[in-house]
Amino acid sequence: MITILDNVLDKDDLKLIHDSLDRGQFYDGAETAGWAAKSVKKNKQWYAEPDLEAELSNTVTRKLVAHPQFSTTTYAKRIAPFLFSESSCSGGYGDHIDDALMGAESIFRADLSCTVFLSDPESYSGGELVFSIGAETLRYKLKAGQAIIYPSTTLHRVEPVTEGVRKVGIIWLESFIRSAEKREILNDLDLARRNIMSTQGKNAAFDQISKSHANLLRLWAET
Ligand SMILES: O=C(O)CCC(=O)C(=O)O
Ligand SMILES: [Fe+2]
Repeated sequence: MITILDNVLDKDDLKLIHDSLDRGQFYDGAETAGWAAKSVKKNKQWYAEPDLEAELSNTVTRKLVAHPQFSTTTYAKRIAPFLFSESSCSGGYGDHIDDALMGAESIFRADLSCTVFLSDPESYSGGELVFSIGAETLRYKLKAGQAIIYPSTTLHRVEPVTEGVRKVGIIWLESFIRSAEKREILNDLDLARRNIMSTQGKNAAFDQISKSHANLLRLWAET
């Protein structure tokens, strides 16, 4: 399941983030790629003073986690720090699969990947995030401040940016629910009970679906 989150960041957040990014520098991104992805990673990665890196990562993480759809989409257990990257001058990131295990000191399983778009889509050409799912190809070029969450199991790429500059923030996370199918079932049940609550109020159907949702979560969560 691919989910788009609207309005993760507002205009003021974006201004603050771009100002912070200007206080660091973007370097060759191949360094942060696994051995196979290195050959196709043609973007640049942001580095700054450790305090600034941590502050910016925390700011964007707080915004993302506060989004009403985030927790019910991800069931996040562990969230990696944000990486910020820039693609320009025909840079992008060719077809690849994100690593299954990530982290240096504390290793976690990457179940979900998330890109937060930071640049106005009109300001650059190319740069679509493309997923190959069986015979289907899905292409996304989102507004600044929107985020997309996708299973890390998906083959994906970022098309070369032929004009302008594309900046994004990226995180990976481990979910309490490893299986994408199970996450989708939980997400559907949660949406259904919220729908009942807003249209009919708290009735017997709401209670039954809430019970199923909570008890499936209890059965499936890997703590
Ligand atoms: O820039 C993006 O939207 C995704 C980048 C990506 O796939 C990665 O860093 O693994
Ligand atoms: Fe990726």
